[in-house]
Amino acid sequence: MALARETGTGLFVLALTSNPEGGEVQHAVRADGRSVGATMLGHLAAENAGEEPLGSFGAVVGATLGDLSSYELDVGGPILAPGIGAQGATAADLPAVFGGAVRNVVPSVSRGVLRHGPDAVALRDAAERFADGIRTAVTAG
Ligand SMILES: O=C(O)c1cc(=O)[nH]c(=O)n1[C@@H]1O[C@H](COP(=O)(O)O)[C@@H](O)[C@H]1O
Repeated sequence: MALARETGTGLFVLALTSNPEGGEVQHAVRADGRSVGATMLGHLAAENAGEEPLGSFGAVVGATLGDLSSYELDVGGPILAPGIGAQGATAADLPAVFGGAVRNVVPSVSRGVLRHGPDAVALRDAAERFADGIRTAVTAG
């Protein structure tokens, strides 16, 4: 983090990953009663404090995770959200998973697009469909 600050860059920290096995570590409760994932999110919020509109320290939080309302997801930085497409999450899941923090979500889709290749037009169309679906989901309501 010090290097990122010195060089004017940023980083993403794995907080609540999209893979089902991640919960074993990330939902583990520390001696202070907070989970590992919540602790990571708390550190990121502290690092981003005072930065407008967003700080440069982001969290990775899976779009597959369902109800995350017990977590404070608004860390004042971007939230990289893998899990849409091949892992089963959809664009429509984003508002329910991320709540008010959905405005800071950067959804990622890899295989969901790539499986339409190698035809370049089909790849582009698939990417546009995902982008449209995500735009609609995060701007609705
Ligand atoms: O690379 C990651 O940080 C990552 C974190 C996470 O929680 N879940 C996750 O799927 N990833 C990566 O994100 C990409 C997701 O790919 P798709 O599932 O094909 O969209 C893969 O490269 C994964 O390794």
